[in-house]
Amino acid sequence: MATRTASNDSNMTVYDFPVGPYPTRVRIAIAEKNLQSKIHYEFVDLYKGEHKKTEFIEQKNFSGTLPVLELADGTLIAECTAITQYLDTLDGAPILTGTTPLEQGVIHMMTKRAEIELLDAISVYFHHGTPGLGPLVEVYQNQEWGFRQRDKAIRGMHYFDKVLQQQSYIAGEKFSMADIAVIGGLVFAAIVKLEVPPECKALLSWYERMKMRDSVAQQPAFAK
Ligand SMILES: N[C@@H](CCC(=O)N[C@@H](CS(=O)(=O)O)C(=O)NCC(=O)O)C(=O)O
Repeated sequence: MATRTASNDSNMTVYDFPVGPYPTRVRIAIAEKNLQSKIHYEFVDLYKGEHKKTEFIEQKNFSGTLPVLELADGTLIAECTAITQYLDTLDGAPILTGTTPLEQGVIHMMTKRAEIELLDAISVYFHHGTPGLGPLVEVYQNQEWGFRQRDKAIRGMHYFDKVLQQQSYIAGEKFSMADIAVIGGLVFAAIVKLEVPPECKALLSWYERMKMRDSVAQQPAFAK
């Protein structure tokens, strides 16, 4: 298979919901890699359930979630971590996913931990412990499960606060895909009005620093 170069992918499409926490992760990665000019964003209306329609499931993403990256040759890549990994290595100069095996392993672990302990937990709370995307989309809800995941996410916030008491970024001393995943988690926390505990001073300070990055500040989720 021909190796892909950035020029081969001049017209990539991202199926997107601009203010969504997960789409914001990929939007930040695109901005960090200066790929905005190569990306067309295609809006998919989550509140109308467009991502759950048979056509989207069959033709774009079996999981029925956003974002999805579509390459010029029609290849579809879903899952924020996978999309970020692809985009990061596109120009042969990864800055988000690690440049050594050690960095790659630690960044992958901390990104997955950000999903398990924070972002995905808040997502479950949103869909099960709140009205979520509305009755058209939320065809099954389990409030108890939602509340348990909310409590798990708060424990996750304390965990990442402890991590950031010892280091400047989520996976060490460099900004990475793991930071972007925790940013996604705190974007979702704001949506569901889940306050970061005030005693999580290191996490709150880190978040203020992250929101000052151009790649973050320019995102619709952070529009004033
Ligand atoms: N594991 C997936 C999760 C993606 C996901 O849940 N995306 C949200 C988009 S947003 O809520 O962040 O805007 C979604 O499609 N939710 C719709 C649904 O779950 O019905 C990933 O990492 O991409």
